[in-house]
Amino acid sequence: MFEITHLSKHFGGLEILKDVSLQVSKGSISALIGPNGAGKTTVFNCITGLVKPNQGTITLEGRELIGLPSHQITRLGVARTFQNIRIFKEMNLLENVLVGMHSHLGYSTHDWILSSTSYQAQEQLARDKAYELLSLFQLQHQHDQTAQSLSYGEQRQLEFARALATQPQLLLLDEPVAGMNAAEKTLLMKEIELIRQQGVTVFLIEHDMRFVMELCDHITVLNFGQVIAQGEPEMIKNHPGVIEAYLGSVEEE
Ligand SMILES: Nc1ncnc2c1ncn2[C@@H]1O[C@H](COP(=O)(O)OP(=O)(O)OP(=O)(O)O)[C@@H](O)[C@H]1O
Repeated sequence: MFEITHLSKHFGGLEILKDVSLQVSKGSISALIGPNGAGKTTVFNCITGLVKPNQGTITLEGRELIGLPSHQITRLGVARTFQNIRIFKEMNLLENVLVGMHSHLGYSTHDWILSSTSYQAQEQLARDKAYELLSLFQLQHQHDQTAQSLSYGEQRQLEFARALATQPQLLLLDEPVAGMNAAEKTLLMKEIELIRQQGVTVFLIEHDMRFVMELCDHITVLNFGQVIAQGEPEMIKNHPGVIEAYLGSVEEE
């Protein structure tokens, strides 16, 4: 359903991605892993239109995404979260999720100005849906608190709720467990499973290997901008090239 072929990206003279090809099956939880600086976030930035690749194709259900502006890629069904949480800290939780929903509301500016029945009905539906999304992450009771009052783990969950508000087919999570404690990680694993059960395909970048191996169906490994292995967790765990890439990066550090 989601496919990248022959993706390349140069920054100046540096070749950051070299002929990257990968597939993410519909309904799967897949991971993109690799040592620091391997190019993982650059892949996500290419998918979401933040970075324009030099070569290659990126298709969702056969539709080419390269060249489209980010908001259109969101409308086509791709949502993401970032390594550094991006939420509106001064806004309350419900408002944060409603922002994510904005691109799908079906009322016109005319409706909005006149505060028409159509506008009011859509707004009520959106609020109900936002509340439902907060409930998925057990945040519904704090819906009227500002986002900055949440713990770090909860802020991440709010970011997930907002990403889901755009009704994605494909949800990209960039290091979702960064900064989470063990209990929060376990909870997040269950929540990602729930997200998948709602029909959303999940593609995540993560350094926490235990989390990746336990949760994911399929893993692609990048090293120095190239795919060095792809397959099921058990195969990846024992892949000599992957072991070497990780041991190499540990030795360097
Ligand atoms: N806009 C840019 N201009 C120049 N170089 C960049 C740019 N964005 C990323 N890079 C370089 O590309 C390489 C890959 O970066 P990227 O963030 O994609 O790696 P990563 O695998 O996500 O790393 P990490 O796991 O540490 O987050 C790095 O060497 C980085 O410095």
